[in-house]
Amino acid sequence: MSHLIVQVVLDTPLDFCFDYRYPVASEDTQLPQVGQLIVVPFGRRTEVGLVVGIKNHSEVNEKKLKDALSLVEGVPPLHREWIDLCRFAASYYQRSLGEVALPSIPKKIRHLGKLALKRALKSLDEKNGKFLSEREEKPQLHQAQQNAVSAIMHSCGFAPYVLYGVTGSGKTEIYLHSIEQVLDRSPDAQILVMVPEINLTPQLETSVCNRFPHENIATLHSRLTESERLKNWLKIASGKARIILGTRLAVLAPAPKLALIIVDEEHDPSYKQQEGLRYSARDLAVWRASQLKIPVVLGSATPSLESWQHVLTGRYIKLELPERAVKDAVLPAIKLIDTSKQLLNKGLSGELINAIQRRLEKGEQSLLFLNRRGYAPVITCEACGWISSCERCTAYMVYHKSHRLLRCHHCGLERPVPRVCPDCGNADLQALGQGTQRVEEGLKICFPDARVLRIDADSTSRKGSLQQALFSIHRGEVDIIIGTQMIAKGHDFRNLTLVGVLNPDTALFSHDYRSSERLFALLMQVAGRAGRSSLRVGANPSEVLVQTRYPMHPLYQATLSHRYEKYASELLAERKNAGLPPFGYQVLLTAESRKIETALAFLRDAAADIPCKDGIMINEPIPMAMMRIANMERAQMLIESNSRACLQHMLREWLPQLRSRKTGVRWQIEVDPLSI
Ligand SMILES: Nc1ncnc2c1ncn2[C@@H]1O[C@H](COP(=O)(O)OP(=O)(O)OP(=O)(O)O)[C@@H](O)[C@H]1O
Ligand SMILES: [Zn+2]
Repeated sequence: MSHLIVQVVLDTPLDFCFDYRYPVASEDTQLPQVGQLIVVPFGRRTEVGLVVGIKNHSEVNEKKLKDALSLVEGVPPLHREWIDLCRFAASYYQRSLGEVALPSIPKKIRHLGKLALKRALKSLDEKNGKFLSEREEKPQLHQAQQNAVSAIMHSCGFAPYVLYGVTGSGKTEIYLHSIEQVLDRSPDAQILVMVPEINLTPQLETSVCNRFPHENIATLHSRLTESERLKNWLKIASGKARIILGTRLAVLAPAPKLALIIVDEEHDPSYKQQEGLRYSARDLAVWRASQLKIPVVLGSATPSLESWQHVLTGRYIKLELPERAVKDAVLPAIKLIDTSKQLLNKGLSGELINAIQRRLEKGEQSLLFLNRRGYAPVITCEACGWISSCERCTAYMVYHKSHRLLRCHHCGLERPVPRVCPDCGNADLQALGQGTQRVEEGLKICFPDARVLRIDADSTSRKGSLQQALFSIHRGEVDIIIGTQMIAKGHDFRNLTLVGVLNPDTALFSHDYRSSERLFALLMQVAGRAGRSSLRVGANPSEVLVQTRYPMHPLYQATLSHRYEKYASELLAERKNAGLPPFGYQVLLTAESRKIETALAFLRDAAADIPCKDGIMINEPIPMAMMRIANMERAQMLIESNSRACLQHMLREWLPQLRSRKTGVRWQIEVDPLSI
């Protein structure tokens, strides 16, 4: 009996492939192929690995070589480009290939759920066939939309587009038309469409399913059940799914025939994975498009400064939609309400209350945006100054009135609300500030006849509940919506003419240099929920009221005129002066330990190890802004360079040393960190 050697990567941090013997018993033995999944013994377990190479001889001592057990049947070999994508992501984000490739494969396959696999394989041809809502007319594209679609369709090879369209300008329609044309043009082409948040997938799914009822469509996001994930992933890997919709993790979908990639709301921070492999799905999408020589469309009303800078230098092509798509729909007027000079009633200014009242009279909807869930951010004792801090984090515990609980939103710790002050026994504890639950309560008192709906992580924790809530808004069963950023982005509410923004000021004073870019984008997004249909006779003109204590702040002044471009150039000028991204490149090393001194000392030692310091700036290690979470104290060290290659080179030399350090400190490296 002869044998081959298969080179297999496994889900371990060890960055090499393992050689296994693959017995070839007879001529009929099925030979392994690169990209196939294979079952191998690893230590005392059996594991599923990915075959990345096949050869005749191994350098490993013959006696140490083990036999591979079997190929995973039914899963098509994953194609080389996909392996190269994983390889690139691994090398760029400093992980092993196995740590990138294997976790992206459904658990049911990796755990050898044979029955599940068999069942899933049977339904690969399943077409969408379901209509998720009333079918809508396909609108006639406006000139600007036509130009955009035509540019995308006429591109040749790799073509990165920034679809810069104000909110409500009909970007979705451009996606749908481009998808349609690509599908018509090539009988086996696949298209990947990504959205930043899971709660936006159903909306896009509805549009896509309605438009393409006879296509094979697969979604990929983290809330699928394992069986759904298995089925959808197989549909994608086998090339049967023509349209792939998903959140950031869909960028690693092993689609063999990708012909177009669309990244909606490309500026959104949710495209950055914040744990494990800390990748930017937007950046990987662009890399993938360039690898496959296909177009990629990055859509946004407020493109990220990274993408915008590429537009300015001509590396990316700008496709512009300057106006709203629906006839007579205009961007809402934005007004700043100075709350430093007035008393608020349940967190609401008189002007906002009047504006809501006018909406109620006309049967229109209002949306209030407050990015703090819970009842109140903190409770205090006015007698002695006690404050509800989390005992395990550098954070306050948030008051959740309905459960009579204090809850830490960082570590999850819960405590009953004390009846009296734990320090001085005073019985008069005060809830300070506003959370969504408290505003909801206030709204019900101010407008007893109105139908108020709160949407935040607490109100939508049950599967399907967010969907229900959104449907009831669309059906007009809600008058006033109060919600967190969950509700701020992407939704197309037709009867909404007022948006109120409550206390967005905290971001103005953040130590994170990206916070103004983020706040500006969020304000534009949430403002963009108002006035998306044509103005009806006698209806209120759409408006946005922002309650702030700092109305003169340049950021708010820029939002007044919806002037993204001007504000973007100001921010870019600042970034350039300071050598910050997109003009410089960064890597963040974070460390955590029971004691902050240990974490800081680890970072200092790590800094001393950095082998090649040319062109590299190493900042002093500092405690993180939120220093303690769940009793672990955290510190960070930022490393900068104006050359990406320089940083990458340094990391390759440095990380093996760092990994070999024996310390009790947990550490993480993050390339292109988004929040600092
Ligand atoms: N050519 C068109 N004619 C008429 N209506 C259109 C046209 N294109 C799009 N619309 C409608 O315009 C509305 C806004 O479109 P869409 O939701 O795609 O905007 P968007 O650019 O994605 O906005 P946002 O950035 O806020 O998500 C939708 O109700 C859509 O049906
Ligand atoms: Zn905590």
